[in-house]
Amino acid sequence: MADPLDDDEIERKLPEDWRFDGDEIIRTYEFDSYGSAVRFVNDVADLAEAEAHHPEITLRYDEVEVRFTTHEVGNVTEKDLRLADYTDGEY
Ligand SMILES: C[C@H](O)[C@H](O)[C@H]1CNC2=NC(N)=NC(=O)C2=N1
Repeated sequence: MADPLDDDEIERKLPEDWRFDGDEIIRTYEFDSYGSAVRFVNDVADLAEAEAHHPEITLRYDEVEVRFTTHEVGNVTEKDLRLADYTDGEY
């Protein structure tokens, strides 16, 4: 099982534009069109499948909210932080 991180460590390692709330890290991405938001969601879904780590994704007409947590730990782990970086790379 992945090691849990303490809250200070999560805050310290949080990528820019992400926030830590409860047991999740969250970022909202903005888009010019619904189509580009949908393409981003598909890219993130492919990434999630490749990494076997699946964020909660909310698609709105011009923005996408992505939330990572590690269910088996009940908090944020290094894997969530790494996937947050990878997700930024898809933007
Ligand atoms: C066995 C498999 O790797 C696990 O069930 C994965 C699947 N995807 C997951 N996704 C997320 N976000 N957290 C998890 O703990 C998790 N566990």
